[in-house]
Amino acid sequence: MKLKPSSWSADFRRKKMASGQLSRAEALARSGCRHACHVMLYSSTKAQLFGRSPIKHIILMQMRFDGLLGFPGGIVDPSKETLEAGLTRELLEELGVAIPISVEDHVETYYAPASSPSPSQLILHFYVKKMEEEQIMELEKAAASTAVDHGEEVLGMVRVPLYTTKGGVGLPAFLSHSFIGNARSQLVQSLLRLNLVSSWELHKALTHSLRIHARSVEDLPALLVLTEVKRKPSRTNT
Ligand SMILES: O=c1[nH]cnc2c1ncn2[C@@H]1O[C@H](COP(=O)(O)OP(=O)(O)O)[C@@H](O)[C@H]1O
Repeated sequence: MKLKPSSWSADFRRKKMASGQLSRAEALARSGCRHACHVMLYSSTKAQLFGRSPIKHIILMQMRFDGLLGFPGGIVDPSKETLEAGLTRELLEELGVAIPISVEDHVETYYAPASSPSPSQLILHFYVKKMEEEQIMELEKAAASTAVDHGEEVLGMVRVPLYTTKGGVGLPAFLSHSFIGNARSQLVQSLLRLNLVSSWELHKALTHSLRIHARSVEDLPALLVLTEVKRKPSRTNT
């Protein structure tokens, strides 16, 4: 059945609502919500891994204080500043450089997944900004030297490996780590949207990352037992 434009847009809005997605304007009109803005900064590169495999793109993420991977950014209060001004301020704190972010860099807005710890409804705004490779390298230096959050809220910037090695690691292993909120889905959707990795390669990487994830937690029960033993008072002392 062919939908009329009006019912098509109603259908589109319904689907967006179901996926937790909403427009930037709709989000700003919601009262009683908190807002968080994060950005994927990336550049192309001619660098090669081990001098032979093209790295193609540099994408920056960060190891957060809570041990989870996420994008730079943070909470913004739209009653005090625009979302983009707030994001630029957060970037200064986390990266040591005020990278101007504009409305044109905005990609998507969603309700935070239900699992996110949040006292009130949290709305996540996601941005993507392409930079020059030299600028990315300057950022990495500043993030480890002048950024006020370094070593506290941010433990370090990381680059996302976009290749899969012959041994099946690289992107699959990266995707098997733990991410904050919907950061993994923001990453995967950006790779697809910007065509940085083909959907076929991504599908393979995600399939493999599931296996890596299962294997990477196999030693946890044994480690738990090890610490249980250490906690018990030694029999020879009693
Ligand atoms: O990269 C991300 N993508 C999506 N959501 C994120 C990301 N990083 C953090 N969040 C969500 O946004 C909330 C606030 O973010 P963040 O911890 O960066 O802000 P803050 O430093 O201002 O406290 C987090 O509790 C988390 O739910």
